[in-house]
Amino acid sequence: MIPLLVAFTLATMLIFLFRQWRYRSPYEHIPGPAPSSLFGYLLDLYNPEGLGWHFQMTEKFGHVARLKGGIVGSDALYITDPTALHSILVRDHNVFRNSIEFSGLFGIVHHGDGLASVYDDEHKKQRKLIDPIFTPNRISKLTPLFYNVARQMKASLAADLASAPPGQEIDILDVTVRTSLELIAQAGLGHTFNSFDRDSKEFKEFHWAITSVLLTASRLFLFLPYLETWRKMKPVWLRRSLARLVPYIPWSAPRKFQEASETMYPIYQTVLEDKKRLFRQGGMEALEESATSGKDLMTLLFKSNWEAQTDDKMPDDVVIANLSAVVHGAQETTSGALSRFVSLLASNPSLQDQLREELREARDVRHNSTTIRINSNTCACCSTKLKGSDELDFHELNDLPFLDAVCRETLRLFTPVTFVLKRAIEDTVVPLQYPIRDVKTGQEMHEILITKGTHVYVGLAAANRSAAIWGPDASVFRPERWFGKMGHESTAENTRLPGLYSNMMTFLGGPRACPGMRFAIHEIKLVLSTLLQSFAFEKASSDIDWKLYITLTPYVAGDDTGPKVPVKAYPL
Ligand code: HEM
Repeated sequence: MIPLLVAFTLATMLIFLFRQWRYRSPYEHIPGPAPSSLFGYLLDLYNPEGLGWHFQMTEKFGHVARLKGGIVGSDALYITDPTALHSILVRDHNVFRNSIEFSGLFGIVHHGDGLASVYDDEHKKQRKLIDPIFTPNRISKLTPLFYNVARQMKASLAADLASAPPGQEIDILDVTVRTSLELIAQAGLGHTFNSFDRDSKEFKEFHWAITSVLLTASRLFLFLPYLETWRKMKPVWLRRSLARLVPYIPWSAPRKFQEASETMYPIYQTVLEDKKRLFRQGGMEALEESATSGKDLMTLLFKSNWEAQTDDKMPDDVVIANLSAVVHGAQETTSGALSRFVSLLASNPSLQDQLREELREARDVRHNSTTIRINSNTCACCSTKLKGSDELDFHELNDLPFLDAVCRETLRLFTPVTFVLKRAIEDTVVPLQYPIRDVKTGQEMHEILITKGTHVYVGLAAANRSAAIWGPDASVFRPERWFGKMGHESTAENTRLPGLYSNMMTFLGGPRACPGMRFAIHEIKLVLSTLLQSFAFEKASSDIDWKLYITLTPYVAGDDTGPKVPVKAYPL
């Protein structure tokens, strides 16, 4: 048996090496970085310390770069060219599919075929049910639920500061993680993790699972291409039996990954079962009378699915996979972004003062206003309490130009998702806005042929920092670039990127763009306005290293014990 296995392994390796030896890259004429090892670009691209590698790509090699596959794989492309991105994400989006690496990974994490693991018509069908729950009108109606959580956050931080000596550093990431998880729990699922209770077992377990699952997955990146085959493996009993062996593997990453993805699943099942039970007992009316008045995203999705034509309805496992996708999409990205905002503010007291002044003026305008709107108890559109309250409603928050500019500039310069991966399923010619030079002939190329099977890395952070697109100060934090301007008016030559948010790539673009963009922006503005009105922030002694896992994750420089963002906070 053993000699047979050895022979089989050797034969597989020989076939693989032969294929690699015969491999001729279709991209030899395209400039790109030399890989740091024989294993090609993968170790550089997924290097947690390698954010600079992504940032320098466009400036050093242009808006299309060749990534050499080395001895283990084929060459790939790294693209930030606006016209090429339009083709990849919008015009030819059916050709440039989400890679099987990520569809396999998310299929396992979400326990089913939700948005993150399906393509073409199935993806379109699911988005048709999901997009309507994220309209501005729906998001505005979540404002009272958001404030409910923001008030808990404020009370919890005030209590922590009251029991600590003045000037004591606190971990603001812990605050933003609890806030964004509780926000998506209450406003998304109509559920609570009691996230501000330090002893909450549910918070601890869920938080451990959601933060560990992608972190450990990024350590398994060499195995990602096989996860799609694994999750579709038949017969199912064989896959289940093999899965039972994972806890015995002498490597913690796959064990942790499995444990984390299995910890979250029962929560989603319970949420869905609760909604179904309520519906059976009292129909839609019962759902509308629940704690969230039926405004949470899960209830809206339940309704949208209930009202859909039979062929369009999502089965329960797909609803659960999408709940999981929404919670995942919302949690790491937004909590990291919020902690980035606070650390930026902590280093820049005048920015805090300017934002506080803008908030104060907006409150004064409200208090001095004699309109009927202000004399009524709640806002007719978003139900925010108006009379006697300092909490700005959805519209008031959206009308603050400086807060808006800071929000855009931070999400441009510090893009939480650094890149996304697509795979070409057909040969496709892609036009370029910025021509590149053939490294052999020196000729200018205005288009490139992307061949079937090529991995295409869409550089979201690199496109957001390209000097050709944003001007020579592209890498400088300058909120003023947005003053009085919309989307492409703030780029160097009115260049249009196919991004969903303000002409940037932060939330991607095209049919697979982030559906939760409005939720995220409203959350960021509301949480920041709450924090700024109650606390002043000061820089802590340590510096932060933002590490590149699937989303950017902050660590104190030289301390790998876990993600943290220390700042000093003072009650106002
Ligand atoms: C600052 C916060 C956020 C950022 C930067 C962000 C960014 C992104 C990006 C870049 C993608 C595309 C990923 C890919 O195709 O590989 C995406 C997809 C997605 N996001 Fe977000 N997101 C944020 C917040 C949210 C929130 C708050 C939600 C939900 C409430 C959400 C839900 C989703 C979902 C469900 C998808 C998958 C869409 C699909 O495949 O059709 N995201 N997000």
